Amino acid sequence: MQIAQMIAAYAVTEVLAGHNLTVSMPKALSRVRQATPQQQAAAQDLSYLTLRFYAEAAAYLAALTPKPVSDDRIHALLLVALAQLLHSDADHFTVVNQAVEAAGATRLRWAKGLVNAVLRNFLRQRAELQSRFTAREEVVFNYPQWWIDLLKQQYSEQWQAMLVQGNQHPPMTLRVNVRKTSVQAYLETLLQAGMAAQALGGAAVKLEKPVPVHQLPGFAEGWISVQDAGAQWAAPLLDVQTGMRVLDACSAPGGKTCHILESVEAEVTAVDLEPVRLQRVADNLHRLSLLAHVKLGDAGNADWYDGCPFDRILADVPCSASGIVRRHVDMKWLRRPQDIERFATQQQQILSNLWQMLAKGGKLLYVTCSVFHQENDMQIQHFLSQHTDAQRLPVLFNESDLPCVLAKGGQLLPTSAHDGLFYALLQKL
Ligand SMILES: C[S@@+](CC[C@H](N)C(=O)[O-])C[C@H]1O[C@@H](n2cnc3c(N)ncnc32)[C@H](O)[C@@H]1O
Repeated sequence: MQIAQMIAAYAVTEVLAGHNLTVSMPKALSRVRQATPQQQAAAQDLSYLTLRFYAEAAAYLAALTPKPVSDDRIHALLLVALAQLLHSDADHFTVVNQAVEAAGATRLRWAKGLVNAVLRNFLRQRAELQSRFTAREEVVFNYPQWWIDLLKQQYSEQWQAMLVQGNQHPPMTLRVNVRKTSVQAYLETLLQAGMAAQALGGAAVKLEKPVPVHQLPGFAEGWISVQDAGAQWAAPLLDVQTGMRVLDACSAPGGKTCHILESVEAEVTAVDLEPVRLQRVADNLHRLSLLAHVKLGDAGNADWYDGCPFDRILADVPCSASGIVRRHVDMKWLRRPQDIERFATQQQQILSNLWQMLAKGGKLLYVTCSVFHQENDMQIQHFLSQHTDAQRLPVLFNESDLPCVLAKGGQLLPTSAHDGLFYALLQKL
């Protein structure tokens, strides 16, 4: 565990310096080559734990140190150990001893003593310190204050539940490829493999415990894909009919492209701006034995477009990811309030550009994994005010088919069964 703490401290240091965890985690893992797969997995868990409860760990650390810890790695190591002491069931003295050993490995002579003193003081003073933080929402909820304030303003009834949900472990949900097997048959396969799971409706199956994908029976053969149940609404809402020309404009890694093609025979073009991510679309299509045109392109301009209108367009636009923060715990600390406006501007450009490519009578489904109104309902209201040839159709979630928790106007709230997503369906008049 000492090795896991060290790796997690590297990753947390990188995130606190402004880098994504998706980039920082592999970098941190590569720095400690002797780590076993178990230690690597533990390091990943510790990094998530620390970033999930960062504000709380940071508040205790500030209270326990008269001046900021000068070395970034020791600072991060203390955050990791405090997060463990606060939110894991690991033995307290083992956590402290391992953190002291990890500090020793840095060869900073003062570090072992400091780590030992801070963590032992925490164990002694925890209750007294905790009473100082009860009025600090940032510490209680573990989000930046601007994020809490925005949710309070936009969801006066649900904001607390949404914040709490964002600090839970995300569910691992599969989409059964109904071209290759059925939900019932796959549930039986899982049962035989000793993996408890539950059908959520539609093609969605939620695992009781997450597992690495390569352990899932039939993954390589394309029987299933990993996809949140909320995201599995996109394909049915888009209402693709046999033979239609469909554009998935922000498609990588291809979850929704593949779901559409598993459901209906259609001519799908999958576009994305990122070459490396686009390769994942091609890989997923191959694994699932599906065919689509895969194109590198910017959904915000038309230089890749052949001029032939699409019957259906899926615009799963880049966004703040505020609805999936439990999967991307670093986002809480990396995002800034001004990012929301920046995303809204980018989304507006993508939406207006794609609208030119939609056939008359065609439908465009706008999707985000955000819960902030600026990227969602306000975005669509603005679009409708600028485009008189657009009408908004109701998004009909048939909850007896695939259950979901809805706020008004196409907003799915994050729950234990699905992520927070927004859907708006537009038709061209
Ligand atoms: C929310 S993800 C899409 C997820 C995907 N639809 C799925 O279900 O697997 C957003 C994607 O938009 C891509 N993207 C960002 N800006 C873009 C742009 N201007 N044009 C096209 N793709 C873009 C990103 O690379 C990213 O892959």
